[in-house]
Amino acid sequence: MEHEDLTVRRGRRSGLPVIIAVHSRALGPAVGGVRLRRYSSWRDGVDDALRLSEAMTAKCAAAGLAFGGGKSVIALDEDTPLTPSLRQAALDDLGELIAAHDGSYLAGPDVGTGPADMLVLRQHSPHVFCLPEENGGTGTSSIPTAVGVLAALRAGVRHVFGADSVARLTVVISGLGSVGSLIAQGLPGARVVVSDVDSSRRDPAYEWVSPAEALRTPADIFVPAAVGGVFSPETVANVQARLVVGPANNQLTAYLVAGLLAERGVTWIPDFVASAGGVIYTLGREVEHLTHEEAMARVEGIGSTVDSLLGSARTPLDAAMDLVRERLTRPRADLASR
Ligand SMILES: NC(=O)c1ccc[n+]([C@@H]2O[C@H](COP(=O)([O-])OP(=O)(O)OC[C@H]3O[C@@H](n4cnc5c(N)ncnc54)[C@H](O)[C@@H]3O)[C@@H](O)[C@H]2O)c1
Repeated sequence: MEHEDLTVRRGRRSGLPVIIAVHSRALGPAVGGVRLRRYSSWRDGVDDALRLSEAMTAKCAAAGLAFGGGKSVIALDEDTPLTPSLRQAALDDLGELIAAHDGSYLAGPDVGTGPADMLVLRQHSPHVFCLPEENGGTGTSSIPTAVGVLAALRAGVRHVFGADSVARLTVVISGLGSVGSLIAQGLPGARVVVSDVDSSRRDPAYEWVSPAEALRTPADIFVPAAVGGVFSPETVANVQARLVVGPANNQLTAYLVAGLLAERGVTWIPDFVASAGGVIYTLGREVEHLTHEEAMARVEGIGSTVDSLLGSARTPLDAAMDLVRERLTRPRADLASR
C-alpha cells in the first residue's frame, strides 16, 4: 500500500462502514472531502477512498498547496434508506474519527455531502471546512471549482484552437449539476450542448443529448462534469472533441488512457489540475485567511499551470505528474503556507 494510513470502522451509532484514507502528508496535513454514497460492498468504498485520496495528493501538489491527500467515505449499502437520523449518526461516527486524526486530516464536502453536514462534523473537530457562510465558512466550493475549470478551458482553447475565446466553438457538458451548470453559463458565444442522467436538469437555454450520446456528439470541447471513469481503452475511440477538460475526479480508468487520447489528437487536461479551484479557494480563505479576491486570483492561476503543461513536449498528464513529483520533494517553504 502506498498510503500512509487507512482507518476503517463500523460506526458505533450508525452501524455503517466509516473510512478515512490518508495518502500522503509529505507537504502538510491531508485534505479531502467526505463522500457519502451507496456501494455494492464496503470494500468498494475503501477502494474509492484509496483512489480519491491519492488523487488529492496530486491535486494539492500540482496546485502548489502545502497539503497532502486524504478522503473520507461513508459507505451505504444498496438497500438501507438514508433517513435523517441515520445520516446524523453516520456523520457523528465520522466526526469522532476525524477528531482522532487530531489535525493530520482535514475534511470538507464531496459527493453526497454539503456545508450543512460539515456543521455536524465541526461539533466533533475543528479540522472541518466549507461550513455554511452564515456559520463563518465559505459554503459550497462549486463556484471556485467552475472558475478554475474555465481558466483551464481558456488555456486549452488558446493552445488547441489558437483562439482567445470560445465563441463559435461547440462545447458538450456531461453532467449539469452544481459545477456543470456554472461552466455552461461561462461560455459566451459558444454552442453549448448538455447531458445529464437526471432529465429534470434539462434547461431550455441549451441543446440536450442523452448521456449515452454525449461523448459521441461532434464537438470541439468535451467537459466531463458528472462521474469518473469516463475514458477507458474502450471509450477513447468515441471521443469527438479535440479538447477535454472538466471537474469530474479520476476521469481516466488507467494512466495509459492519457497516451491513447494523445494518439487520437485529443488534448486532455488532467482532472486534478483543472478541478483544484474549490480546494485552492477554501483553504486560501479558511486556513490562510486570504480575501475573496486574493483566493480567486490564486484559482485563476490554474490557467497559467495549464499553459505551462501544454507547452511541454510530453503529454499533459506526464508533464503534470513531473510537476507533482518535483513538488513532493521540494522544501515546503516554496508552497502556499498552511
Ligand atoms: N463541487 C466541487 O467543488 C467539485 C470539486 C472538484 C471536483 N468535483 C467533481 O466534479 C463533478 C461534478 O461535481 P458537482 O458538485 O457539480 O456534482 P453534482 O452532484 O452537483 O452534479 C453532478 C451531475 O451529474 C449528473 N450525472 C451523474 N451521472 C451521470 C452520467 N453518467 N452522465 C451524465 N450525467 C450524470 C447528476 O445527475 C448531476 O446532475 C463530480 O465528479 C465531483 O466529484 C466537484
